[in-house]
Order: sequence, then structure tokens, then C-alpha cells
Amino acid sequence: MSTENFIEIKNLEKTYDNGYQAIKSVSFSVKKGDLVCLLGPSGCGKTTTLNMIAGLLNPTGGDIIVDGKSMLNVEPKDRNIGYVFQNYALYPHMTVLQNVMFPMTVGKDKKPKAEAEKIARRFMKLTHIEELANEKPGNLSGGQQQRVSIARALVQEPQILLMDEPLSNLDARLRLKIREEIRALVKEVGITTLFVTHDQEEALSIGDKIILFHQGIIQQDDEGQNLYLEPKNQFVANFIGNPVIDNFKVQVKDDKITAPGLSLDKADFDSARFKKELTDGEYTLSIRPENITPAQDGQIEAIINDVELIGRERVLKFTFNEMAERSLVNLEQNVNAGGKVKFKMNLKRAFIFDENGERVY
Ligand SMILES: Nc1ncnc2c1ncn2[C@@H]1O[C@H](COP(=O)(O)OP(=O)(O)OP(=O)(O)O)[C@@H](O)[C@H]1O
Repeated sequence: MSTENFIEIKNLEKTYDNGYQAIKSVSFSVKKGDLVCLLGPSGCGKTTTLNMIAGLLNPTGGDIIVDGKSMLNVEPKDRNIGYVFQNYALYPHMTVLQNVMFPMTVGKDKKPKAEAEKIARRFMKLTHIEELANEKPGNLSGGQQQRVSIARALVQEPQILLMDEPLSNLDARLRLKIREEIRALVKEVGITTLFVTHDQEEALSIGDKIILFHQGIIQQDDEGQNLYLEPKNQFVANFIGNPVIDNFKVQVKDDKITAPGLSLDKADFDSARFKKELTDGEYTLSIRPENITPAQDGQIEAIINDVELIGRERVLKFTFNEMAERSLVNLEQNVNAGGKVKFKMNLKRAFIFDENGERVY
């Protein structure tokens, strides 16, 4: 068995009956035991991909290979996959224990009651819901209900765990707690997991790697830090990062990079980071807010419109050539709104995208 490519998705496609092509030739692989996040905005095709892997939807092209074997002709119930849904999908009339035991009490691999209960209790312990055994789901908080559905998905010791936005019904603080628990749990159990989310911070915090989708196409399949530090295109640069990246519309002519109030030279950039030749034309210069900060020798000048405190940092908001931009500074750096400030761009950490959103630098 290959542990490198435990799950292999090959040229997967899905066109719905109404002709809408939700997935356009998607290929990726997942290592055994990894927790991989499928990330992207609403409607980009994350759930469609997950449902095809689970066998709830038939692909219109491509293949899904698990442990060297194509799943296309394998019934969903025989794929050995656990699925955790956003809305928990618990049986309201059953207790927590009965819900968790349920998958082991039906089907051809039915287990004797005592054994099923023993296994259920083991997973309830791992998910911290032992003391809720006799409660009905209606009496539980959202976080507790999600723990029950995770325990229920794990009792049959599936080879893959699929989770579709499992935290989206929880409040912000609980999301943070449960996502840590999920990561710890899937690592302890050692189960290969695909986790769907539209929340980039959630994906960055729990994924061994992230597959970022947009309009049914993979934009980047990489470790989280690479999506942040080395985005493949403008979409990735814009989607990843909070506060969002600053974009400056610039013109390139004879190695001069200019905009009203901004004049740079190609020589100011790190020559080793150019991926393509910088030919004359229109481009976007993109810089993460922490890489554009107040300094006497700044390349641009702007009036600060607003200052927002986020934890131990401040976001200085300003407008430059009618584009909203942000500078991220330490809490100690107290800058007031209304003041005119020079900002220095760290061009060694900047990106340049062409008109098609392709990365040039
Ligand atoms: N049964 C269907 N028939 C036609 N189009 C569909 C069907 N189901 C989904 N779609 C469309 O396919 C696209 C992808 O949907 P999908 O649910 O996979 O997106 P998603 O990335 O999971 O988004 P969300 O986070 O909003 O659930 C969407 O544009 C959606 O409207």
C-alpha cells in the first residue's frame, strides 16, 4: 500500500443534471493519516467533491482511488467512510449512547450489543461525552452534539473520515476549542481525514495541507504557510490572510513600476523571485499588511482613515488611488486616524500578478 497516495483523486469532474459543471477536472492526493482541508468560498465545489468521495454523488468523469482501489463501483456503505455533517444529523429519539452505537447495530457487520457498547464508550471517552450517555440530543449544546456525531462516525473505524463544515453552527470560541479537539482526535486515532471549510483561519490552523478551490478548480494544493507566503495566483493571495492583502494597480514600462504617487524600479525587487519576465503592461502589486508599515523613507504617502485594534495588533486603514489598503502594526505603535503617514513596502515580500491573476513575482 502506498501511504503517500492513500486517497488519489484523478481528473474528477461533476456536471449536474441541469448542465452546471461544479467540478472541472480536479486531481489531488492525500497521505495516510493526514488531515487535509478542502477550502474555498461558498459554491466552489467542496461539498460536491466530498459527496463524490463518499459515494453519495456519481462523478461524470475521473476516478477516486482509495488504497490503490477505484471506488467508482463500490456502494457508499462499502466504502468504509465516516461522514460528519454540519447539522450533526443525530437521531433525536435516541440517547447519546444509542446514537453512537447505532452504526454497529445495523447492517451485515452488526456487533453484539455488549461489544458495541464497549466500543461506543471508548469513542465517547475520546470525544469527552462519556457523562452524556443517557441524554437525548435535544438537551445538548451544539458542541456536544457535534462530538456525538464525530464519535458515531468513528465507531466503525472507517479508513477515511469526511467532515463537511462541522463547526459552522458553533459560536466563535467553541469553534476554536472543538477544532483543536478534532485535530488531536484524528491524530490520536490516526484516521485519514478530509475537512471542508470556507474559513481560511480554520484551515490554516488544523490542516496538514490545504486544497483551495475556486469555481470547481483547484487553485493551490499546498501546506498552509505556502498559501500565505507563496500564493500561486491572485485568487489565493486575496483569499488567504486576515487582514486581507493590499492590492495596488500599477503600470510597468521599461522596468519602471508606477502608479499615481508611486514610483518603483524593477531593481528594487529581488531578481531571484521573478517567475516570468516583467513585460510592459498593467499589473497588480500585492503586499500583505504586515509588509507595508509606517516609515520615514516610505515609497507612498496616505492619510489614515481609521485605526482598528485586533488583539495585540492595530490595522491602519488608508485609501491609495481609490483602493482600500491596510497596514498592520504592533499595539505599541499608536497612530491616530486623520494623520498623513509615509508607508514603506517591503518589496522582497511583495507579489506581482498579471491581468489574468497569474503570478509574475
Ligand atoms: N443538485 C445540484 N444541481 C445543480 N447544481 C448544483 C447541485 N448541487 C450543487 N450545485 C451547484 O454546484 C456548485 C458547487 O456546490 P457545492 O455545494 O459543492 O459548493 P460548496 O463549495 O460546498 O459550497 P457551500 O460552502 O456553500 O456548501 C454550486 O454552484 C451549487 O449551486
